[in-house]
Amino acid sequence: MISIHDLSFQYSAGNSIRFPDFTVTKGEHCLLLGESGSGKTTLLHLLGGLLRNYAGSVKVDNTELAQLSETSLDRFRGQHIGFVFQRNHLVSALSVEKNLMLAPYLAGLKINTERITEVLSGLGLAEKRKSSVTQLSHGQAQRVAIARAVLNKPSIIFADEPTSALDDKNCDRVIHMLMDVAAQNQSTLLVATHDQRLKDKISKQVKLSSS
Ligand SMILES: Nc1ncnc2c1ncn2[C@@H]1O[C@H](COP(=O)(O)OP(=O)(O)OP(=O)(O)O)[C@@H](O)[C@H]1O
Repeated sequence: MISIHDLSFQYSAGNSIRFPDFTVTKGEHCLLLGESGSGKTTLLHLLGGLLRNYAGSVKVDNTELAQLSETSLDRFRGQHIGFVFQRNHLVSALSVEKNLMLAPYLAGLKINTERITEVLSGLGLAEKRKSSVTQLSHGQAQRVAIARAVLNKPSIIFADEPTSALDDKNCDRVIHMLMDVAAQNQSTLLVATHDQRLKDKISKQVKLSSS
């Protein structure tokens, strides 16, 4: 469950960004809409604890993030949250499999190779397991990023513009994969986008306004 109340954030250089109050309940899927510059990425980074020093309240699974120490926050993020970033942030020196192993490693969890097999097969990537991530197409790389985000069965998945660089067919595949893997693990899913193609895919929507 995600809940924000009276939230605002100011980069050291820049105006304060204010966010509307909203709640996303456990297992719910939600689109975070808004024009470029409205603060979608900023909000996901606040919700994931990647940005701190906010004013107001950000609660994830009933924990006020500001109350966690840096170390507890890192662990909390690794164990509860899966991120699919705007650029996929795969480590180009590593294979697909090793990129996936980073998820449990960074969260301090045991590496479970059967879980890696399960997730790769579910996303149609079994044959790419040993490939270098530099040899993947855009759509495949985005699926590897999804695989890495869901590997630890996080209670929450944040996806930042997961489809905007994809063609219509891959856009459709990627959003349905995200929704399917979220549903399998009863994960809450929050997708930030200005991709109009997603508007009819998820009915719950929160709109950020540009200031
Ligand atoms: N590191 C930063 N330092 C200062 N200002 C920033 C920084 N990152 C973002 N901003 C500003 O904060 C505002 C919100 O940016 P943000 O990236 O969250 O928007 P967005 O809705 O995700 O945009 P886009 O859809 O283009 O990715 C913008 O005015 C941006 O210029």
